[in-house]
Amino acid sequence: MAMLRLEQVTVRFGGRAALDAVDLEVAEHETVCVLGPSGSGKSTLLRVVAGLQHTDAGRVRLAGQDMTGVPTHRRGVGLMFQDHQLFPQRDAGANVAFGLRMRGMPRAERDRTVAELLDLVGLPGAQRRAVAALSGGEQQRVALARALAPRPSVLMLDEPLGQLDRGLRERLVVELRRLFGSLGTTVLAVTHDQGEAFALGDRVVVMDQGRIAQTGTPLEVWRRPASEFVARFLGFDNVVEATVHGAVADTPWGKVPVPSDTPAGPCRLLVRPAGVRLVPEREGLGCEVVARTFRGDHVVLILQPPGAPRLEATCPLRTAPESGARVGVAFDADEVVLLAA
Ligand SMILES: Nc1ncnc2c1ncn2[C@@H]1O[C@H](COP(=O)(O)OP(=O)(O)OP(=O)(O)O)[C@@H](O)[C@H]1O
Repeated sequence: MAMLRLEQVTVRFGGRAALDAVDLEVAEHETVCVLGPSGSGKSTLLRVVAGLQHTDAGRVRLAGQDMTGVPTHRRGVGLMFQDHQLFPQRDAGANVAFGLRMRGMPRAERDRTVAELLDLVGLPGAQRRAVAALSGGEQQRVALARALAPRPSVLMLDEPLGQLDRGLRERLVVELRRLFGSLGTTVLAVTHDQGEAFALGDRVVVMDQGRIAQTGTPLEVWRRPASEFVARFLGFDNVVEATVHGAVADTPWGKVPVPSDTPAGPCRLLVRPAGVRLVPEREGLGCEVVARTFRGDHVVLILQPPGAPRLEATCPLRTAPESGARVGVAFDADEVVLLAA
């Protein structure tokens, strides 16, 4: 059964739809990450589920129950916002205990729960530490412990790791995944960072102007972006007009092999950079290397073919040609994706 279900949810501000007839299901124990550019409606979606935003149409169900008219504090959802909104004058323990005290949990049980939660988020014994004296990552963990304390049926995270530096974010994503897995928490998270969404989510939802542009596992979305919008949002720029005949497509880059089930006719094609293979100049499409960016274990090349759009390719550091070099390019059908109009 879906733990959370949105049915045709629409929210308008002025004339514009911030959410436009959105349908979405999150299964029990599932982590779904909503991804999209600024203004695509991600935060509005969370606010609707939390009961902080009025809807113009549609409904939200939690564990099958229609939430229309149910106030935030009776929905059983946990919220953790971007700026984590801790009480700065209280210690870590009092912050975590906040929701438990509101529910009238007896003191001894509260103390035990707070200790367990601080253990869980990797801050054992931090009850008496002043919030203001904690690092950004530690504050994030306290905020997470506080959101988990009332055992919400759905935990919602808005840019949970937004403010933190990259190394810490990567570590925390791994910890969060393990934590949600072991607790069996149902999670709806919002982020504009695709790396975070792909690392954290069992499923990702890509939003575009209040609508869901694609939903799938991280692998499905990464391997097969459904549209040019999703492809470009994920940073794939090798997109061209093409006409498919059988197993090849005519493109400004010449003939490009396509997967065997590709329907014939005009379309837009994406060639993922991994499918742009370097070969000796005479054996492929001749290109000049116009830029070369070091990315740790590989290099990203920007290639300029004569009279056609630039191509992005990746290659191992050891074999990467220099800027200005001339190379040939061949394409792999496995990395070619037909995009919806
Ligand atoms: N209270 C409001 N009044 C008017 N317009 C609003 C309000 N809240 C959001 N909007 C508009 O609705 C659209 C969606 O906003 P939302 O905050 O949901 O986007 P977002 O994807 O979360 O963006 P960001 O990544 O920048 O936080 C935007 O065009 C925004 O300007």
